[in-house]
Amino acid sequence: MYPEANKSYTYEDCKATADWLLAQTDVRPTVGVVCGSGLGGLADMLKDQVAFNYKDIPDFPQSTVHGHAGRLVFGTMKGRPCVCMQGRFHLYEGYPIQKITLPIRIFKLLGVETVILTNAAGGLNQDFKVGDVMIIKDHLNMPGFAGNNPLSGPNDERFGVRFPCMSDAYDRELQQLAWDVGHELGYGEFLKEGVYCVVGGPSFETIAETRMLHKLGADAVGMSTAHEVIVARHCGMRVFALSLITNQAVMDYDSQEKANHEEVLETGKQRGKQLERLVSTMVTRIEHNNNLV
Ligand SMILES: O=P(O)(O)O[C@@H]1C[C@H](O)[C@@H](CO)O1
Ligand code: HPA
Repeated sequence: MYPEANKSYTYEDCKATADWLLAQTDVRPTVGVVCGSGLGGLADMLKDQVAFNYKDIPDFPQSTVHGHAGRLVFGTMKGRPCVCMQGRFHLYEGYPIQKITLPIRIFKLLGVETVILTNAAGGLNQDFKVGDVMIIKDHLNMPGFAGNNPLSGPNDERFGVRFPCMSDAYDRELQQLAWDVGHELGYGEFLKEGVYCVVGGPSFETIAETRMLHKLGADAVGMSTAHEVIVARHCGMRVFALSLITNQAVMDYDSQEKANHEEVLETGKQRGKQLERLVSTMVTRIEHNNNLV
């Protein structure tokens, strides 16, 4: 399908990259963050940064999308050691799904226990507004239904089991923590929860497609995150994920709205600071070994 589709990234390949990174920083991250489109400001919050451009990291893909800086940043967030992907990879960039999710396995081998993912998404739920932040409670994996799952291919038990459970993919305690922190920060009005649906992109959805996804039970649609979540859960990390509703997915033939990446980035700019505060406050309450304080 893609030029590198047959290349597998073995445990040893991932370990070599993780060891290469660990040799160059004293930070031993227990929390890993993946920043969505236009949401890379979270990485800038890290103190005592050690940053790597993706192009300098062995075996790492390159960011090709505007709004994804392409840096892996180590540092501390209010004292907690973290690693942050300032820019993620998407299927539509032409990478095989195993390469898109490679950094998640590297997180695991760096010592990460909890993964926090953010993304930009189109709102399908008619109660959602642009600028809402959706706590993801579950996902629909459209490429997965078509056989494009990041765990396809040989399974290495050192990462996880052949048939991992996904009914508990999104950690319920972390969802509750987000509600608690969100309310403390006064974000109750724009905090929502729902089901995220991943599609392949890069074309935005047709009206018939958005209607179908809505009927299937999706509250928001995007082009990432679910693949990373599957890989993180496979190797036993705890997962929390948020969608910023950057646009309303068009569901009406009379609508003049047209989805576009500029609007996605603009909404990220407007809500970015609050999203950063929400995530960074959550991070201060996640203790080593996955406990909450
Ligand atoms: O990386 P995320 O999922 O935040 O990026 C979304 C999906 C597309 O890459 C892009 C569309 O504007 O934003
Ligand atoms: O409307 C959308 N559809 C798919 N992906 C997206 N990412 C941001 N907005 C959207």
